[in-house]
Amino acid sequence: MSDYIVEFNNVTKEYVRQVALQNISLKLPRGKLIGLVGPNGSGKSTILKLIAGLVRPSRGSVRVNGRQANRMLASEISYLSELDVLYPFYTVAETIDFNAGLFRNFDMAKAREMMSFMQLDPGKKVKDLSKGNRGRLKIILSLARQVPLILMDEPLSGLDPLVRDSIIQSLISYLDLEQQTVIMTTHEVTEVEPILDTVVAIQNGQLRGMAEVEEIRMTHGQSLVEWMKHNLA
Ligand SMILES: Nc1ncnc2c1ncn2[C@@H]1O[C@H](COP(=O)(O)OP(=O)(O)OP(=O)(O)O)[C@@H](O)[C@H]1O
Repeated sequence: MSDYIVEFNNVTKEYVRQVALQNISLKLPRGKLIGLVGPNGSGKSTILKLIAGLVRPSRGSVRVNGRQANRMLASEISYLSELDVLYPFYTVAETIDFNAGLFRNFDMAKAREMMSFMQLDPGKKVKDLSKGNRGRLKIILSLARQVPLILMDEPLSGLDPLVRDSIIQSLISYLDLEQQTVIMTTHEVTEVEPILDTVVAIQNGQLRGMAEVEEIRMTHGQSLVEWMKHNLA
């Protein structure tokens, strides 16, 4: 088994009128919490979609767990989209049951535990949940899957500090980094800094840097924001 869960080899992704990624080569280690950072439109979501097999590279190759990325790997990948994809008329419990039916590797006990940890009312309909509680529910659905790779596109965006904190706490409590790797895009760099192992900086579709957060702190005496300013000049 390769030490790397994800390998990009000279990947370029062009949409119809837009080059989203230019010649990216990248190896992401297993068992880490990895942050993808960079300005709006830099290509972070496109990286996650390539890994999930939702879009294909225009050139180059993307490998996940040693195999070429494609939608067939969906059973090994949990993908939390930026979009609101919950069904409004289901209750919280029905939403969880529905997902348990969709995915063989869904851990119902873990989902229930997280639901009480996050104080979500199982009987409440999705349409009546606050934005924060919808964010929490999405996190439960994402983390309750027993899969080696969890992708999260902006899990904290637009949520208030309390919700962001409860999501970060649930990542610490419920992630199994012996078995799982998380790759998340985020703009909330200062908030995720304490839990990230590795950070990858992207700008204008190009790789601008990759480092261990511990090393940024210990060797360079920098915060993640300072490191970003240095790399995304
Ligand atoms: N389906 C698409 N068709 C055309 N262009 C697209 C498509 N998806 C993304 N793009 C373009 O590709 C570039 C990279 O977009 P991407 O969503 O990957 O960036 P991002 O770093 O995730 O941005 P943000 O932080 O704003 O979410 C942007 O210029 C965007 O407009």
